[in-house]
This record gives sequence, C-alpha cells and structure tokens, in this order.
Amino acid sequence: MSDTTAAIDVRRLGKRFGAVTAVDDVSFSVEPGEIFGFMGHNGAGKTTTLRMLLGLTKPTSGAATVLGRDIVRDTLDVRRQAGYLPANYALPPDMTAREFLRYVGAMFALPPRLVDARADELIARFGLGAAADRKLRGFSTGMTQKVGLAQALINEPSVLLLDEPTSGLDPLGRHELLEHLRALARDRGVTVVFSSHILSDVETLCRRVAVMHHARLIACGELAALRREYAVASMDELYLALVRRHAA
Ligand SMILES: Nc1ncnc2c1ncn2[C@@H]1O[C@H](COP(=O)(O)OP(=O)(O)OP(=O)(O)O)[C@@H](O)[C@H]1O
Repeated sequence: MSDTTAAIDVRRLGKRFGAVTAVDDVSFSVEPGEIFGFMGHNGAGKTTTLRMLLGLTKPTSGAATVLGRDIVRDTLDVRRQAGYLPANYALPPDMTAREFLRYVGAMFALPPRLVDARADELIARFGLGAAADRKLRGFSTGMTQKVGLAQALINEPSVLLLDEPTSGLDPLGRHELLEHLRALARDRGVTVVFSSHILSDVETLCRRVAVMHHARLIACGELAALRREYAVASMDELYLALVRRHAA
C-alpha cells in the first residue's frame, strides 16, 4: 500500500541493466522535512535508486512517488520540485560560480531576475561571495560542494537528493555542509535524502536510515531502534552487523 503522506514513497522498485540487477525490490518512505540516511557501500545501488526517483533512469519494476507525483508519469513535476547533487559532480571549469548558478536556474525556465536574486542569495548563504566571479576550475573540494549544493537549491526544491555530498571533504568542510543541511530541514522544511558511506555523517544527521547491500534493502528504520535490535553501540558496529547477517 502506498503512503500518501510521505514526501517520498518507494514501492518494490527495481532496476536491471542487462544482466546486472542494480536495484532489487526496494521499498521505503521518507517523511516530509526529515533528513533520511541512505547507506550502502560502493555499487550497492544507491545512485541508481536516486536517479530513478528523479526520472533520470526508468525503473524496470515497482513504483515510487515524490511529493505524491509518480516518478515515471510525472517526471517533469518531480524535477521542478526536487534538487539533486550527483556524486563527484564535475562543474564546468570555464564558468564562474555565479554564471553556473544562473545557467542551472535558466534550465528551470525561471525568470532571469528571479534566478539572479536566488543566485546572489545562495552565494551569500554559502559564503562564496569572494569567489563568486572566479572560474570554477580553481575551486577547492569544499567550495565545489558548496556550489553543487547551491545549484541543487536554485529552484527552491521541497525535496533534496544528495549523492555522497560529504565525500572528499575535510572535517571542517563536512561540518559546514552538514550544518547547511540541518538548517534546510529545520528552517525551510526541506526533505533531504542523504546518501553516504560515511557512517559518522549519517549518525550525526539522520534519525532514520535505509541500508542497501548488493541491490537490496537490508534494513530500514530509526537508527536508535536498529542499534537496539542488533545490540550494538555505534553506527560502525551496526553497519557491520547488518552486512554480516546478509552476507551472501
Ligand atoms: N548504466 C549502467 N549500466 C550498467 N550497470 C550499471 C549502470 N549504472 C549502474 N550500474 C551497476 O549497478 C550497480 C549499482 O550501482 P550504483 O551506482 O547505483 O551503486 P552505488 O550504491 O551508488 O555505488 P557508489 O557508491 O559506488 O556510487 C553496480 O553494479 C553498477 O555497476
């Protein structure tokens, strides 16, 4: 049965690429305004799941809704209301940060004056003012991720899908990015899906998580309840216990 109050509702979603099953019978839901941890090691199927939610690749089975919109039938509606930061996002090196934000805003067919105002606001919010008119090619990893997050917010999305947003960041960069995500959920009610294999980040940020392993969901629920169920104290131990239990 589908959960009509959920911001994201995934029902038995599956994706095959030829002989490869990338996502197998995955179901979970995300509540409005929560920061939901989406965990799993490399190749577990996280990126493919996020891409299906955004209509960037079609499911081969199952269904999902984002803000009540069907991800296959209503792809454009979903895209208008969603922000996406892909993993290892390569920014165009010859654009400035400001030019890039305006470019992404234009793709949403927003009026130029509105896009300019939002770009300015995001540049200020992420502390990019001094670098805003420099070419992106020289940007540090931390600054690149801030621009990546800013572009994901240019359409003022209600749902934000972030694929490994903290990987490669130093502790200060990670802390700053996590604080921005907390503020988005707390102050603006944005629903965040935070895909990561950095367990401490998930632990810091998320109350509920889903864990993928070899294309399947091996756990989903409140972190505290999962810790109790598996009688473990830390996120590391929980993750290892889950993976061991489901080892092929
Ligand atoms: N376009 C594609 N064609 C063929 N196989 C693919 C394609 N995209 C993904 N896969 C395969 O699907 C599986 C899941 O990949 P996916 O990128 O979704 O995992 P992930 O959990 O995001 O991993 P990572 O953390 O490494 O990004 C992998 O075996 C991958 O090789």
